[in-house]
Amino acid sequence: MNQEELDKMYMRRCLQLAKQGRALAKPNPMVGAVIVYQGRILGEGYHVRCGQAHAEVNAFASVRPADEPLLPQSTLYVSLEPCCHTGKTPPCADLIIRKHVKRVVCGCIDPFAQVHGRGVQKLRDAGIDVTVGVLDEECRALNRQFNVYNMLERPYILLKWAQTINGFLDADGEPLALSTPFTQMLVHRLRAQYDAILVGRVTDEREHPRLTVREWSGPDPLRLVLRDGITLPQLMADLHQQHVQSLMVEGGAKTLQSFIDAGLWDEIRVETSRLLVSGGTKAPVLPAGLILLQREVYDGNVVDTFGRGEALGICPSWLSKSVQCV
Ligand SMILES: NC(=O)C1=CN([C@@H]2O[C@H](COP(=O)(O)OP(=O)(O)OC[C@H]3O[C@@H](n4cnc5c(N)ncnc54)[C@H](OP(=O)(O)O)[C@@H]3O)[C@@H](O)[C@H]2O)C=CC1
Ligand SMILES: Nc1c(N[C@@H]2O[C@H](COP(=O)(O)O)[C@@H](O)[C@H]2O)[nH]c(=O)[nH]c1=O
Ligand SMILES: [Zn+2]
Repeated sequence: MNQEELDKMYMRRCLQLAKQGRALAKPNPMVGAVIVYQGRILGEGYHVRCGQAHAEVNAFASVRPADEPLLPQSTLYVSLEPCCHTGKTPPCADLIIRKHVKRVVCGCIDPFAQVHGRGVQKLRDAGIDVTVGVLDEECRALNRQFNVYNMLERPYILLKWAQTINGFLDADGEPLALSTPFTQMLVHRLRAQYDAILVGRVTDEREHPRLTVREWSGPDPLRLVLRDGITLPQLMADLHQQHVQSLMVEGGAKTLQSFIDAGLWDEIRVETSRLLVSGGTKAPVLPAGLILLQREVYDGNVVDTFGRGEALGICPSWLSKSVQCV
């Protein structure tokens, strides 16, 4: 393996570690770090919980005392640029400089305004060899909720619905169980990853949905109902102020369509069952310019995940380079 391939391999490990923080790191980003000396991993860490140690600190803490002298010839891999500001914990860049590591490889630049390139600069000023942008897209995509929230000052928005094969959300207003037990579990896993779930007033009155995480483990999202008297821009501002980083919109059609028409979405997930009905609430019309990110098939149900294509004019905020998108 050449150095470039090795860098990617260790960065993949950083991403794996970072994901361990999915439940508790919020509202901070998920970050993973690995320290490597000549093909041997000396230490690993991830950001476990907001307010506690950053990934780099945990990685250094896991190095055995006997390996400490190897740090000046080692490389620190970290999925996000090391911080250089004092937040709830001291700057990681200072710790890295004190530990005298030879090289630092960062996945992506931190979009957080107080860091945003300054962490890398500080390391370079101290004479450390810094490589930026290894698995850049994957590292930014991992923290897409955090990135959109901080860069666009609104929550990351997932629009999600289930439809019949002929494009209806219900059977003449009667709710339909379109998901299978397995895909229902996937929905609950997704719910656990969102801070809030929203439905329209009609769905709330007809279905009294619980919108909880019952088929997976994790916290229940904040339950929201959209009704007359609030506009979407107002809602976005309110949610940003309440530190809601991510919002899942589960329906119905009118509600989903109003988000699509306002361009307020980052990801769309459509589950299509083989069921056929004679009529009902028509599914929303997918926006133009989207790209199919993933197609999965479970028990005959097709689950499509779409993202924003460049053609939409608004950059796919979590995919593009840092704050230039705002
Ligand atoms: N298969 C699936 O995945 C799902 C199916 N459904 C089904 O969909 C059906 C309901 O869909 P639908 O009739 O379209 O109704 P909705 O559930 O989308 O509710 C519509 C209402 O929500 C409010 N609303 C929507 N958009 C806005 C906005 N931009 N600003 C302010 N208020 C807004 C309005 O309330 P107001 O009138 O108070 O102004 C509007 O009348 C149900 O039968 C339900 O079972 C629902 C969710 C998911
Ligand atoms: N019927 C249907 C969905 N319906 C959505 O789920 C809500 C019910 O949530 P809960 O009360 O927590 O089970 C309902 O109001 C609607 O928003 N979703 C899906 O993924 N697949 C389905 O087949
Ligand atoms: Zn830090």
